Amino acid sequence: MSVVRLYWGSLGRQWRGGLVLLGCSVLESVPAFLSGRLVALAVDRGFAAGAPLTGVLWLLVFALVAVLGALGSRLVWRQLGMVIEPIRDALVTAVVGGVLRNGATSRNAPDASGVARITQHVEVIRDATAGLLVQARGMLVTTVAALAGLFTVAGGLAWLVAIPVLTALTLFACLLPALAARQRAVAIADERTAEVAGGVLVGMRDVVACGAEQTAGMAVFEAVDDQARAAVRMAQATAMRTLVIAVGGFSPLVLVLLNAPGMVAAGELTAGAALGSLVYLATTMQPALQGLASTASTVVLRLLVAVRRLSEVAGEPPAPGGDAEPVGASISVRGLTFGWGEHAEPVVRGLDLDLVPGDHLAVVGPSGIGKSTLAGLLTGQLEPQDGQVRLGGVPVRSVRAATVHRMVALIPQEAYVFAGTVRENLALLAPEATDERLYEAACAVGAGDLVDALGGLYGEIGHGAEGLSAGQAQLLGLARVYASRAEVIILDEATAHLDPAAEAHAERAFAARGGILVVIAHRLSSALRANRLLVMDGDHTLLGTHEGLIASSARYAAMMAAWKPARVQAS
Ligand SMILES: Nc1ncnc2c1ncn2[C@@H]1O[C@H](COP(=O)(O)OP(=O)(O)OP(=O)(O)O)[C@@H](O)[C@H]1O
Repeated sequence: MSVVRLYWGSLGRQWRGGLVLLGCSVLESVPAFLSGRLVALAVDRGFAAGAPLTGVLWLLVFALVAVLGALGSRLVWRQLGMVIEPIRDALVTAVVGGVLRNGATSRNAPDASGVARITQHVEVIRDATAGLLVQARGMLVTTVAALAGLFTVAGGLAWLVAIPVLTALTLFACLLPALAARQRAVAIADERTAEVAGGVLVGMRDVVACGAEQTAGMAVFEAVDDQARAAVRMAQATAMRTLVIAVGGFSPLVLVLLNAPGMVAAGELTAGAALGSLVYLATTMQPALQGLASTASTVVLRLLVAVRRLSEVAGEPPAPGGDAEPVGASISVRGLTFGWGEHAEPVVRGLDLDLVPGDHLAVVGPSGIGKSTLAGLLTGQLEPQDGQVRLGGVPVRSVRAATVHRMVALIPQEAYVFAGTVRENLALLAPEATDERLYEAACAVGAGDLVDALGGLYGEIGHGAEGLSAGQAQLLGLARVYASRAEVIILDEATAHLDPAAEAHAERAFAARGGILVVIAHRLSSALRANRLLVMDGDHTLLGTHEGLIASSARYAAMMAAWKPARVQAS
């Protein structure tokens, strides 16, 4: 969708209204055209000719003409709404409708902030177009009418005015691209600040729970600093623009003042014509040019920038994820390869793996070998360099993010517990769950006593999970996922802070819950409970069962042998 074409198209459809507007403009411009001439007549035929009454009469005509012009302005305003509102309606309908149809369907939820941004840009376009039709049109009509009037009153002086005015306008046009770029930078910086501040506000609970207040604050400060820098650069460009227009507006006045006395003395100009020229300059053209500098140009820039930003925002690609619908909760991995960086040694290399509901896979291997990386790949958070992960038969990264979140739960080592009731914490992934269901889930993973000790489901948890040990926080995290509808559960050392007995209890509970369970093992005992095993050891990734691998893999047998004495010692 081309917003520019859409804009010009809807503007073009208002041509009838535009013609009426032009008619009103002619009426509005009559005072500008006649002002100098009427003053010249008042002076030459009245005050300078010794007939002050005649002079006053001409000035009264001037007053009447001004009233006529005001009538024209009134008609312009009335006509304006009829031209502008249909353009706004057409833009909103086309752009927002397009975004909702094309973008939101592939997103987790309707992108309210995106629609809000778009309507905000449309409002700017509407206001700017209205501003242009009122101010730029008014300025143009006034300048042309005044110049034409000046040529009729004092043709000799008119060139002294026309040349600097046209030069200033040309210079101003040359400055416009730089001005537009800076105005655009301001718009982007504004949006960025709103986005960062909005994100922090919406995620305030998470920010506080994770103790990330300082990081979040820094992000907002940086955005505000960028915004301030963009505003300063814009102000510098605006000052330059004002200078150009001021020179273009004032130099004709100086030239006329310098030349008019000589021309009057030589009989080339009457005193009234000289005064009339000054009236054209001082009361019409110069204010019109100032208006161009202070408002009309800003309006043009705002319009250019808003149209461009609207094109960009409306054309933004949908958020990661797509529309694919998984069928069932199987996982199929083929030729999976991933390294942290283009030239880095792959952490996962050519992995093939199939998991179906009922599978309980333990992933073992030394620290830093790539187990968490594999979890990121299975959940679609990381994009493989080669190969594919399929969830329910479709590439996991093409599944709508909300669907992945519903189907797959990844529990990390650091449990996320926030200030609120125990219930709020447990129901995070299952807001519809009843109290009974949540309590059952807690009991199933071994967190029943903990919930009781915290005062039941409605007991309060303080900021930063105050008073909870790391193991207790992990138990609450486990209960939360147990209560959810997730069909694939990945425990990434999620029981590391539990004692071996509690860990065994939790793992067994998840294995009995159904679906796919992947345990990234903190202790090798997890391997003994799983029905399948993935041993990661750099180039040697092995898949099998405990018994099979003990027999076939010297490496796994050695790992087990090294672990068992340690276990015996510990016990
Ligand atoms: N975000 C990242 N950017 C760059 N390298 C990373 C990133 N995350 C992990 N790595 C690197 O990838 C390798 C595998 O890390 P990963 O966390 O997957 O290992 P792991 O087996 O889970 O380790 P552990 O058992 O200690 O948690 C490590 O060398 C690690 O430094």
